[in-house]
This record gives sequence, structure tokens and C-alpha cells, in this order.
Amino acid sequence: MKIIKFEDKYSNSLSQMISDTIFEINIKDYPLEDMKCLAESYSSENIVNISNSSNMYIAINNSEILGCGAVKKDKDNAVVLAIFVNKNHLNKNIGRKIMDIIENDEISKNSNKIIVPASITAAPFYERLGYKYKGNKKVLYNDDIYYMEKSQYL
Ligand SMILES: CC(=O)SCCNC(=O)CCNC(=O)[C@H](O)C(C)(C)COP(=O)(O)OP(=O)(O)OC[C@H]1O[C@@H](n2cnc3c(N)ncnc32)[C@H](O)[C@@H]1OP(=O)(O)O
Repeated sequence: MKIIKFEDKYSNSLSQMISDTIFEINIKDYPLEDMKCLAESYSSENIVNISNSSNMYIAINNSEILGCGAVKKDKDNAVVLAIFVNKNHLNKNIGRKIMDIIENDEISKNSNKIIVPASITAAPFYERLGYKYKGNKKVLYNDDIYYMEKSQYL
């Protein structure tokens, strides 16, 4: 497996991988209607748009997409986006390896904090990686996400 910068040619297969993960994994924590909206937000067109305003990576083995993730600048902070691991390859440290690349990306390196709008599904994963709940309070915003963060200087 290698982790490479996203290119537009991967947008269709990446969109499919994300959709498969959403409807098999995230669906356990969220209503179906919300997951339909989430999957639509990762259409191939939207993925290209996201990649144009972030540094986006994919994990790939031969031609199979195993995961993805992105980071974008927001004022003094780095915001993590679109972390998804292929539903058939969970718990193999792929998410951790993608987050390693994200944390070493120039955007993260040049930011005060790395902020993660974390899904209910992924919050324990980010805890494992050392992320703390904003204000040390586990608050679910809009029944949807937790804000988690890691300071570069801790
Ligand atoms: C900003 C955002 O993008 S939020 C959206 C996040 N993405 C999703 O919700 C999509 C659905 N989920 C996924 O794609 C995956 O489950 C991810 C990305 C959360 C985790 O990816 P994986 O590759 O399976 O995790 P990985 O194998 O790297 O696990 C790293 C560590 O986290 C732990 N971990 C991973 N998932 C979980 C979990 N659901 N609960 C508890 N611990 C977990 C692992 O046990 C491992 O711990 P270790 O230090 O003991 O080895």
C-alpha cells in the first residue's frame, strides 16, 4: 500500500469507496437520510472541489483505494476532512497511517492546532490518536459531530 496525493482520475473510485463505507459503517450511528446527504457530499465532482481547497491523499494498493483523507487551512488552524477507510480494510492501521501523513503535511505543521470535526463513528479512533474533545467536553454538535483537536505544541 502507498499513500499518494489525490488526482482527479481517482474521483469516481474514491466516491464509490466513501459511499460504501458510509452505508456499511457510518449507518450504524446515523439515520439513513443523513447518510444519503453525506454520501452526496462526496460525489466525484465534490471530491474534486474538496481536493482543490485542501491537501488530499489516498491510500492505494494496485488499483484498489483503501482510504483517503485531507487537510485544509482555516485561519491559524488545520482542519482534517474526509477520513475514510475502505469498509473491507478496517482495523489494519490504514486510518492511522493516513492521519500520520495529514499531521506531517505542511498545512498541519504550520498551524497552531489540528481540528477534527469527528463523526460519532470515528471519535474513539481520534481519541486513540491523542485528540481531545474541544474544551475537554464531549459535546455532540447538531446530533452530528464532535469537535476534537490536537495542539502541535503539547
Ligand atoms: C474528519 C472526518 O473525516 S470524521 C469521519 C471519519 N470517518 C468515518 O467515520 C468513516 C468510517 N470509519 C472509518 O473509515 C474508519 O473506521 C476510521 C477512519 C475511523 C478508522 O480507520 P482504521 O484504519 O480502521 O483505524 P486504524 O486501524 O488505523 O486504528 C488506529 C487505532 O484506533 C483504534 N480504533 C479504530 N477504530 C476504532 C473504533 N471504532 N473504536 C475504538 N478504537 C478504534 C484501533 O484499535 C487502533 O488502536 P491501537 O492503537 O490499539 O492499534
